[in-house]
Amino acid sequence: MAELINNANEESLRMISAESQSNEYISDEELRPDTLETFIGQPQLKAQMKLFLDAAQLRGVPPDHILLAGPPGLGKTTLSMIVAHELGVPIRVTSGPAIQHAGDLASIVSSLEEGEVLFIDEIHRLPRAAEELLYIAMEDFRVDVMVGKGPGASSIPLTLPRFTVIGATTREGMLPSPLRARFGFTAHLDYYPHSELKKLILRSADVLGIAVEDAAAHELAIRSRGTPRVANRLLRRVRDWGVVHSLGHITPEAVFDCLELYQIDSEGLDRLDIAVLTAMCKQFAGGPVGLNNLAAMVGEEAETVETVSEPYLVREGFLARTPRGRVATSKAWKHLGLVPPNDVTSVF
Ligand SMILES: Nc1ncnc2c1ncn2[C@@H]1O[C@H](COP(=O)(O)OP(=O)(O)OP(=O)(O)O)[C@@H](O)[C@H]1O
Repeated sequence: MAELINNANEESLRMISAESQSNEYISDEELRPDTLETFIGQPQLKAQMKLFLDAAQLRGVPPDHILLAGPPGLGKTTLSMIVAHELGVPIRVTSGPAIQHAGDLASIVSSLEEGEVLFIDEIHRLPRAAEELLYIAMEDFRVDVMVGKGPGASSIPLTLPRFTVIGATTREGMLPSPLRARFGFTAHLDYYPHSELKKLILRSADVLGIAVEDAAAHELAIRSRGTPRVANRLLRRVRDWGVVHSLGHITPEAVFDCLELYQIDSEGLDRLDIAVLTAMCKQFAGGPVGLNNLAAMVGEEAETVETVSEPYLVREGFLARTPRGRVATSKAWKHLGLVPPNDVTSVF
């Protein structure tokens, strides 16, 4: 019997160490699902997207432009790749910050093929002149190419093939309304429930060749901040833990120990979240406090606090946004092991 168990242990040990070594170079790209069917969660959005793509295919035309809005890491890039894959067309990828001049965008759109998907990540960060060029390109499938310089310069209209822009943004409110109006379909990605993150973790574990206990996948899911990218990152870290500790498979205990080392707590809050809550409660007596003051206190960019930390803290009820600024809730005080002032308990 003992021999049998030993053999079984050796077998599973080989499975995690050898397979994880052979799969060492599986990148995040390879973890992306490439069809709507294998894209986990977001059922409403998937149903809308399916209808939208099926209709375009039945009509035999490229679909309208698509805007994907939502916090980082929820699958906007993945979805845009899926759209191109489902349509069987190539995809060109760029981003708002990568385009410095309108000319950069002009040369991209003028080299697109009929039906091609142009994915523009962080579209809210396009320079103004590029935005204006994009309105025309999206609506009239035309760019005006400037020839010559100074008073003798003239513009020659260049007709473009029909293509589909997919814009992704974490800050939909920053998009000028004329640009927003050019998108025929806007999809909002939501944080994922634990049950879906668990499925995602088990799927990624399969691709990476890691044996993960069901209960361990659940523990990882509840610490993943509702975000697939975080779930995949935590999975890779517990894989390291498994390899270093020669584990045959990932157990809940391995998840607890590994994530404690990485300072990720039982609610999935990381170092930055805890720094934000601590600053709010200790330095600002619970608030209200403005974003810039808060960011300066934790030594981060205001945008990072606003787009990475804050949405999750608000959603989980640790922080509230009021017209006077951010306020720590009684849940935040309790989570830090502090006693909330009376007025916080009564309001939140
Ligand atoms: N619904 C999903 N099912 C399975 N895997 C997913 C899903 N959504 C995202 N992922 C995985 O999570 C990772 C992050 O997703 P992605 O890069 O698409 O996010 P994003 O919203 O574009 O983020 P950002 O705004 O930061 O660019 C990807 O590696 C992908 O494998």
